[in-house]
Amino acid sequence: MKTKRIAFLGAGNMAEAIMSGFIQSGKLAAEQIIVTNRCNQDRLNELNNKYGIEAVTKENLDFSTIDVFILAMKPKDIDGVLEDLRGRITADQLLISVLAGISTSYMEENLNDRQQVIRVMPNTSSMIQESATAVSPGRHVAMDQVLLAKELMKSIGEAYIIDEEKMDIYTGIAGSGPAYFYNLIEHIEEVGHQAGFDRELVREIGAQTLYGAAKMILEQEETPTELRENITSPKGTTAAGLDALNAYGGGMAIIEAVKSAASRSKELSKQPEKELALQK
Ligand SMILES: NC(=O)C1=CN([C@@H]2O[C@H](COP(=O)(O)OP(=O)(O)OC[C@H]3O[C@@H](n4cnc5c(N)ncnc54)[C@H](O)[C@@H]3O)[C@@H](O)[C@H]2O)C=CC1
Ligand SMILES: O=C(O)[C@@H]1CCC=N1
Repeated sequence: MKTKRIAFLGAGNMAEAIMSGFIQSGKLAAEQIIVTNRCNQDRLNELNNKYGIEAVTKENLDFSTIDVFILAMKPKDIDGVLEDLRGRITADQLLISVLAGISTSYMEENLNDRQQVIRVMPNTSSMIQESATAVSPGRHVAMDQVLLAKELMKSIGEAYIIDEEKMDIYTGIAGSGPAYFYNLIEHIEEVGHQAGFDRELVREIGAQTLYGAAKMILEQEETPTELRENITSPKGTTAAGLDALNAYGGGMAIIEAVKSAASRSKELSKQPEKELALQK
């Protein structure tokens, strides 16, 4: 990994989250990373100043020097990027795409024969090396490239190799997932603030509670059900809270949130051209 040269095509939030995770993990040096966008020079300067990586507009990238391209633009911009890449890269250069809803077969069909393409789904916690990232290899990827992609993704958190058919539900669970928990804390903050707490303090209390619960699940042997039951004394405060949560559809709301995000991901992958046209 220490010898690879990695180029991000796209210089937005997700590219920054991943590159900052790469660098902070110490597994990649800033000199190995180059980031491009279409034309926003201010953004490129910002990333160059912040991380010491090379940052150039896409016209100034020498494709032949790159081992791994990380596609990190919006799904609507994929066609232009595939056109840029087709004919300019070789089969031994690996493409890793973070784009929601764009399948490996869609990319393979629009690239050179037997191009090595891997689809990943990280989340924004990449920035602090706490992502839960799925990795799904396309049809033509060699095992050493799968392992490289997994290793790269492990530098920004946990990485799981999954079948691509599960990528939509995975996106609903872990790609979009942090947003559900942020939204939960927004509500906790609101109720705590209304009851007289300082906003920042109750935000921290909510986050620490969520962090502690997540850590319990990861580090203790009990299942979430057992952990929940351990806190719930008969007719106690937790039972009252959980009754209200269920009465207001808490559990169902989460199930529906995951399913809706997954179905949006599926729509994007089924009709990329129509969706792309709608978003332009
Ligand atoms: N935000 C999130 O939590 C997650 C996002 N994703 C995926 O990450 C991708 C990027 O999302 P964001 O970073 O939020 O978007 P963003 O809008 O912040 O950044 C997109 C970047 O792509 C650049 N770009 C567009 N066309 C380009 C081209 N032809 N060549 C080079 N650069 C080009 C833009 O200039 C911009 O810098 C999306 O496809 C999304 O589905 C995946 C997992 C999680
Ligand atoms: O909302 C989105 O499209 C992206 C994909 C996964 C998380 N955020």
